[in-house]
Amino acid sequence: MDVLVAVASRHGSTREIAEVIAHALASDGLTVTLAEPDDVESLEPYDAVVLGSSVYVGRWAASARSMVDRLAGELAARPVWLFSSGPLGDPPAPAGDPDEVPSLLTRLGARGHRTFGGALDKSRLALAERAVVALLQAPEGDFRNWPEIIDWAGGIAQELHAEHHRHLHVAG
Ligand SMILES: Cc1cc2nc3c(=O)[nH]c(=O)nc-3n(C[C@H](O)[C@H](O)[C@H](O)COP(=O)(O)O)c2cc1C
Repeated sequence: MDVLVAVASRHGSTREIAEVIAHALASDGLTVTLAEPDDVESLEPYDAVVLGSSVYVGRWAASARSMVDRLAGELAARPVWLFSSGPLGDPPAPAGDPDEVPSLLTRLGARGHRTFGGALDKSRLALAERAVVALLQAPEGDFRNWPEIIDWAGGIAQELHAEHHRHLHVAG
């Protein structure tokens, strides 16, 4: 089964989450392609999609949102899982999912959505971003929980394999 993992990441930390998800899916026997949303023209080659974005000021990246707009029909016709990354600190803040998540879940009939902790390295930020971070008093550090991420990916692989076997059984 072919799975697309598409990820929008501004400073690379969400991209690393997608890489770990892709690696976990591949080690569970799935064929995985990792791509940026802007580079995805069609979902024709894929049986399932994992789409993720970092969250800035409460919103998903424009590239991830526009992939949803562009490919909504194709996404709705496949198993889709969504993830977001952003909350910083312990306990993670802000709490809760980005605003657009409920409507994305409904629109795409997505199987689920998970928000993972993010990472912040102030030295990599643009000036305007530093101002926002100072205003929000966002803590610096890496709050990504790798076991949680690998576990989530494992659940996706399990679900896809189970469905695949059911289909084979019905077809046979
Ligand atoms: C200017 C700025 C605004 C942010 N706003 C949010 C936010 O609204 N919600 C959130 O969960 N995280 C927010 N974050 C944290 C980022 O989402 C987090 O650092 C994430 O890991 C960045 O992912 P990336 O490296 O893939 O770009 C913000 C970070 C910056 C620098």
